[in-house]
Amino acid sequence: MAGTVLGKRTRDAVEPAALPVRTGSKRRTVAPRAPRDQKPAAPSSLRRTRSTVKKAVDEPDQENGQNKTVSVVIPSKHTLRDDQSKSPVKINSHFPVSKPVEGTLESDEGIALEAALIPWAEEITKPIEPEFKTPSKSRFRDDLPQHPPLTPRHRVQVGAKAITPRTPRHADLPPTPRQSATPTIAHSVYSQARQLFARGANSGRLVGRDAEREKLVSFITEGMESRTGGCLYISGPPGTGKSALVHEVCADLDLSNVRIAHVNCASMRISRDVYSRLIQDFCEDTDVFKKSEADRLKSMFVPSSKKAQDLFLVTLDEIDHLLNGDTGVLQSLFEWALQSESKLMLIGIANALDLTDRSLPQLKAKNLKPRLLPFLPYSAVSIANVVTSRLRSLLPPGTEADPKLVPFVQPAAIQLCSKKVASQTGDLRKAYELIKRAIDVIEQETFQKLDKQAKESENIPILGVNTNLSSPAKAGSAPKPTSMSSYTVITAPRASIAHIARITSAAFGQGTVQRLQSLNLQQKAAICSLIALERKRRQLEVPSTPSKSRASAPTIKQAFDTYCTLCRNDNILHPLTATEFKDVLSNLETMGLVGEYQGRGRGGTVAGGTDLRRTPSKSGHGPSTPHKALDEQGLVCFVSQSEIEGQIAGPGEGILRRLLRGEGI
Ligand SMILES: Nc1ncnc2c1ncn2[C@@H]1O[C@H](COP(=O)(O)OP(=O)(O)OP(=O)(O)O)[C@@H](O)[C@H]1O
Repeated sequence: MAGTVLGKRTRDAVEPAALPVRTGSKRRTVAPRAPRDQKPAAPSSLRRTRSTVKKAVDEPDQENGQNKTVSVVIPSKHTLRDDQSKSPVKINSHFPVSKPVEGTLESDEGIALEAALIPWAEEITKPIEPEFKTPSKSRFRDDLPQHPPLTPRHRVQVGAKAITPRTPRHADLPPTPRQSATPTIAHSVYSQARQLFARGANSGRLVGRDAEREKLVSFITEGMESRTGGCLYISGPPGTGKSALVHEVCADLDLSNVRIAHVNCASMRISRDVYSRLIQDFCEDTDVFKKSEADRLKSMFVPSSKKAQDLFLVTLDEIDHLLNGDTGVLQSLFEWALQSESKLMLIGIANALDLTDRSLPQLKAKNLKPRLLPFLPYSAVSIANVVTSRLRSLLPPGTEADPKLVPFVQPAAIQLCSKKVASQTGDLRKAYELIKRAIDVIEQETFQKLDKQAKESENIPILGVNTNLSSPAKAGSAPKPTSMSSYTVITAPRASIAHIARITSAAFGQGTVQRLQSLNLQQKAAICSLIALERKRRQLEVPSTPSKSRASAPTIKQAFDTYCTLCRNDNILHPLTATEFKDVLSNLETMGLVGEYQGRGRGGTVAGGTDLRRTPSKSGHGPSTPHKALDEQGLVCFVSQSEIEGQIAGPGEGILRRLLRGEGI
């Protein structure tokens, strides 16, 4: 070390020609500590670490361009303790010396001097015993028992390995065995269906919204034909397809002679960022600094010269975000678009129907009226159509002909999901989320079923196998799938209404108990009579044929008759008419408390989506007796007796308990 006095380095002593040499640290570059008159060979007592040796070998000769061995001792921050002993910096920092010491510590003598002053140093600088010449362990560890532990200033590197592993710790561990119940879920037949409903998934073509599409197309084409601007304000609740339709229409039309910018205002920090964004999209860089942003945009969108030919289409999504700050930006853009000589076709999108009236009153004052295009929330039927068409898009070619074929989710389950969503928000994203969850659940269940089957087949005793062999397998019966890969889009088990009922009740934060609490007396009465009827039917069943019980679920007519009989018993409750009763059932169905029973068949036994409100003409169950078809539909109650018993306290409790007892049916 050229100049180290009590731990302070005198930088002027460093060889001026010497270039800075990188130490082992990435963080700093230090000048080599080689003394001016350092001899080429390092004293034998100084032990080099791997890093110092490397420096000594690799250092190029700056003068003649040849490599030469430069004896520069550069203690790395990761060098071991005997190297540290050479530098009093470290020692002094740990063991302060009260007396100033003159002289340098650049030689062995210097070290000896310091060693005399600091007893620790002597020990540290002792030549290493021959048996320790090639220590198998790091010297730092060897020092520990002899000296009080010193808190290292830097991370101490043991051996050549970094303390913090650069690769993940588990990289070299054996792979964690997957739980047998959920093996390789990521690559099952359900993956593609799940992806269809994932957030941000490519939506494909929009289903429906024909009237809105027409209006949007005519707004744009009229503007293109007349080469004049205009303003269209699209409103509607979230997830009703506003943004998706605008993007789809813009992609469909030939807008090659229109300059387009799509701006999502939610991503703008302040309102004026919209100006910057439009300038960035429409202006040449050379125009910068000539005018204010607003002036530049105005001169483009409302040009004074009639020769200006450029036509602009700007879509501003989520414009309500611009109302938090400077509303002048939105006001100006709407005004520019509504000028008679405007070249700006502006499409604003937000949720509130009256945003322009409420938040931009100056427009009204100036008699400037944007065109309005409201998007109503999706009805249950529209939601079901979208979901069904998405699922059917997965059908293999040749199988689409059957309109009733819907993979992965039963049509009745789609109906229930759609009704739930339509009754809450009408947000299609919510419906997607629920369907995606249902697909997850049925996939999980299928895996578990396969797993159970596999375990059972492993445990079949040999005798049992022989017994089975004695009865030949039914001719034509398809072999049971033994793994997920044996399922196809067509054969994969589908989510049922029971799955959707469970998922929706969890998603909408209402369990059965909460939903029962919110029912009125007649709704509870309908449930009580239905439970009583089901109980009665079970009691009358022949125990040996349990499968028939499901096949013979009570019909809507039977449920109504029972309800009337029970209500008329001692006139405990005035019964509803048949139509009113069906309305009650329809509401209960929307809440997931009752559902349609569709008979035994593929994919499950309990279904839903009775469409009880359907008018006879729309029922589509045969032209002659539509009423009869509806009345004969099977009905299933998803509420257990104990659940309803817990929720019938309060007004009408006595009536409901008597209905539930089912006396006289
Ligand atoms: N008719 C439809 N057919 C198919 N997919 C649709 C339809 N309507 C909406 N979607 C899909 O629903 C999702 C939400 O649509 P979009 O973003 O357009 O809703 P939005 O009304 O703009 O909602 P927000 O007001 O929250 O922005 C998108 O994935 C979109 O593809």
